[in-house]
Amino acid sequence: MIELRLDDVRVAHGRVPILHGISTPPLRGGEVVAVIGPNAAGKSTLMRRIAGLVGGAGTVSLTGTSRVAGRRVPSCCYMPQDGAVAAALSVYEAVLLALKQGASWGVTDADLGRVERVLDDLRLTDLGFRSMARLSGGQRQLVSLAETLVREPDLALLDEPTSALDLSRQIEILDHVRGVARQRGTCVLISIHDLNQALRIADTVLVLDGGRLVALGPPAAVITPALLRTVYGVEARVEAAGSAGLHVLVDGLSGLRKAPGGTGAATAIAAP
Ligand SMILES: Nc1ncnc2c1ncn2[C@@H]1O[C@H](COP(=O)(O)OP(=O)(O)OP(=O)(O)O)[C@@H](O)[C@H]1O
Repeated sequence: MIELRLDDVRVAHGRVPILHGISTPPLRGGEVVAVIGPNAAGKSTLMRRIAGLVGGAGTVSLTGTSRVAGRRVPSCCYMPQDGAVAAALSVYEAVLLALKQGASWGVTDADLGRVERVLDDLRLTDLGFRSMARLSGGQRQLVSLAETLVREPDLALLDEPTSALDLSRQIEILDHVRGVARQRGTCVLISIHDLNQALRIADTVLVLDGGRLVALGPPAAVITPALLRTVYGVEARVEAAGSAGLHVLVDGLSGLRKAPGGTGAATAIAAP
């Protein structure tokens, strides 16, 4: 089984500390971890640090046996919040290029099959020959997700992968991502602002505030009125909503919210 573990992970930009020592128990393959927190809390920075795109102190360890045949070391792939668009390519070419990144340039029938499968899974097949320059924002985001999933990473770091999608597409895509985690044993980290979607799909919720880990655990134990008040400055209830499970019902702002990116966590909730 794939396991991701963080030990005292820190990032600073210049002299400004952004992440203040994030440690976690093992986060396991087959599960979805929702990374939540206010704007500028450090969610993207944490994902970029795990992906090795920014440096810093502490240890990120990704261990275990990949289920992908022939892969000796577990692989990691980061889907950025705002991916660059290769405007000259078609959707099909962009996804194929992502698959061949770092690999030999020979294209096999198996490669083409993988591209076709991921386009089909994300209902993008009809856009295959459309130029990347002629996509809507939501379509671009779906292609960016396809570019990540086609590589079949053991650890998928998805930075707000559904922020540009309509409600039904959000549900469809998040359910698909959870299915990928379950079927392939992928460890999935998703940063997400929609707390109701986090309650719906996550196995574990990791909360950042001011670059600090302030809570980590099952969604129902973490997303509570106390957390919403202290971390987001919002008065809300968390109630059962039929078969949909728990739901956040917002009453209003508490008036206690600090400025985005302000130093220090605004909460006394203890990290586990
Ligand atoms: N390259 C950089 N140089 C300096 N500061 C940076 C850099 N990248 C990010 N930061 C700062 O790090 C902090 C955390 O940013 P980050 O993008 O990780 O937040 P986030 O939680 O993903 O926010 P959002 O929800 O708004 O996307 C912010 O204060 C941001 O200004």
